[in-house]
Amino acid sequence: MYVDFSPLWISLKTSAIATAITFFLGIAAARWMLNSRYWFKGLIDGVFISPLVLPPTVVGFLLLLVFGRNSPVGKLLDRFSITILFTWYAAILTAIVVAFPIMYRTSLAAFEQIDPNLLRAGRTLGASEWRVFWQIMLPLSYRGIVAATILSFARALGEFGATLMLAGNIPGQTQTLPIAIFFAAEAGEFEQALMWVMIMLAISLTVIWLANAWADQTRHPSSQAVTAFGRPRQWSRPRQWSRPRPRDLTSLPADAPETELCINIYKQLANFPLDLSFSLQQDALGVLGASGSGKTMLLRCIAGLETPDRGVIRLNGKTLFDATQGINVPSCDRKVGIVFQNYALFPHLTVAQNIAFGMNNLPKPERDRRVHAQIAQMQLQGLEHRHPHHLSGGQQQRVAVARALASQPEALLLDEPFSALDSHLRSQLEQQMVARLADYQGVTLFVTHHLEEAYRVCPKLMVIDRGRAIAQGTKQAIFERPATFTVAQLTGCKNFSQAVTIAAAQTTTATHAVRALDWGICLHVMEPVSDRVAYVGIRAHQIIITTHANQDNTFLCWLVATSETPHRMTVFLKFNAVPTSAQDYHVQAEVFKEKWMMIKDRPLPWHVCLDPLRLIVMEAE
Ligand SMILES: Nc1ncnc2c1ncn2[C@@H]1O[C@H](COP(=O)(O)OP(=O)(O)OP(=O)(O)O)[C@@H](O)[C@H]1O
Repeated sequence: MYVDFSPLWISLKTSAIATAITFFLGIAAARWMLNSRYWFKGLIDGVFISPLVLPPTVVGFLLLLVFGRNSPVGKLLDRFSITILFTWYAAILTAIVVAFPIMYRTSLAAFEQIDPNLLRAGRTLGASEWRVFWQIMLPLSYRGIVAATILSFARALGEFGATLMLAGNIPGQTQTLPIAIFFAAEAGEFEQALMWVMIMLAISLTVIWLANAWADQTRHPSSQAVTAFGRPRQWSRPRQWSRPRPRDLTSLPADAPETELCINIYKQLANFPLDLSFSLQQDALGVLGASGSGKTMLLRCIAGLETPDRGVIRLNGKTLFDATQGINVPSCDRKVGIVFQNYALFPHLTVAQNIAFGMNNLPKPERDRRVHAQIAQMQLQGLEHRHPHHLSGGQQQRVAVARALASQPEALLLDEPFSALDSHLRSQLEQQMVARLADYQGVTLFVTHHLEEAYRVCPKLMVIDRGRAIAQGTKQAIFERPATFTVAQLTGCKNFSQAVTIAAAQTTTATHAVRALDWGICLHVMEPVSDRVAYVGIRAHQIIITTHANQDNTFLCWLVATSETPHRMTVFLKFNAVPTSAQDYHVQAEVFKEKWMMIKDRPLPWHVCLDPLRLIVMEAE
């Protein structure tokens, strides 16, 4: 029996060409869509996806409308003597149209699975958008892209309805396998139809099997699972606009020296504005603040990963951002190194390649020299050829710091660099970090939740609350004399009472005394207090449990409850009265275990002293 195999060759040729074209179109569309912020983004997405959900006859009909002889496109093609309808080109065209949504959406899902911090890290390391795409996005999403290509090929191979409408059934020219099956079955040639069906099944299953085998072989611990249409979380936040601020955001202080980072920015965030104005020089500045107070956003604005609504950012005399002048230097040109909270090491690159990433512009010998220097300084010898997923958390952190410093940035931004480490490693790496920062010539911003860490690493501190700096100065000043309740709270003070000056309430002379309303006691304080006093507080470790009843600010107290940590005991105390429940306490004091062993069996009431030197008097915010 003579068998005409042309449907098979036509189908394979058509699908291969359509897949090749779709590959580039789909990836380009997905890349564009990923960063697109246009309001009509959803509409375009719908148009791109529509061939997947519309019946093939509708797609075919629409293509007929666009490419028909009387359509503008048809007439234009006619002028160049190009015919699409009922030719092999029509089969390719319909295959492209139906395969495109799969290529586009699966690639987009693969791109969206990439940790955005990896792309941000690439940008801050000087990589252009093209390099970020080529050297970070593609390698990290290639499994998804291969899956997309295979699915697109399978879709192109199986296309029937639209092809029939646009290309027709011309044996040897436009008759593809699905069309051959249909007409063979309709003509009662079941054997022939069955043969084509078997061939079709064999091709499809082989392609899928090969793809799976390849995927299994190349599986990488760090690679990302990609579902064809899965979309990861996206920002979708209501924006709350508040009235424009009167503060001058067009300039920096006139006396701002050249060698420093000067910031004067305003950016509306989800629930409050980030509104900061400060400058810093070589001394590391620790940025403290509650979760969600805007610390990371500040770093992102400096690094050029987010754009403030208004303001100015200047680094060493160079304007990085100026809203009024329309200057917004891209991240890759800012010379700002950033260590992300999750380190954002490139999972497909080795330690040495990660460190070298930001030095692409240097000759290879110089690059290698700097990589070796960083590896030696961060004690990473022997790990050069390992990938990040074969490193411990501490090693990853050191690679991240080495990578950020290797390109010699003018500013180094550290976003909670120790938060993922255990306490032992934390203190080891902290020492190392302090040593590295001492050598570093640029400005450093160190964001952390950890009060003691901030105190040890940074000579100066800034406390942020809901986007505003509520305290700034030397660490001693901020910890010892916090001016407001929020600063005291954010710097770890746990005992507060509302307070009024006794001078204002009773006499005209006692300006060194306050009444602690919640504690029901009067206290002497060291510094004169103003009428604006709102709270008095004391840190838990500074409360003294004593046997000397005659000291200043000493009161009777009852033990309410205890809470134990490995080296200390927290004791909850009530002044001047027997507690009625476990929650009925005024202050919590921390004592070392040795002291606790000495006092725990003493009969109640005890005496507690709130040293006037240690009392924190806070004004209304
Ligand atoms: N791209 C964004 N657009 C608008 N608001 C954002 C954006 N990113 C974060 N936010 C909001 O800005 C606020 C500050 O977030 P940010 O990540 O800077 O906090 P943070 O102080 O670093 O917190 P954490 O210590 O938990 O990391 C949060 O309320 C957050 O919801």
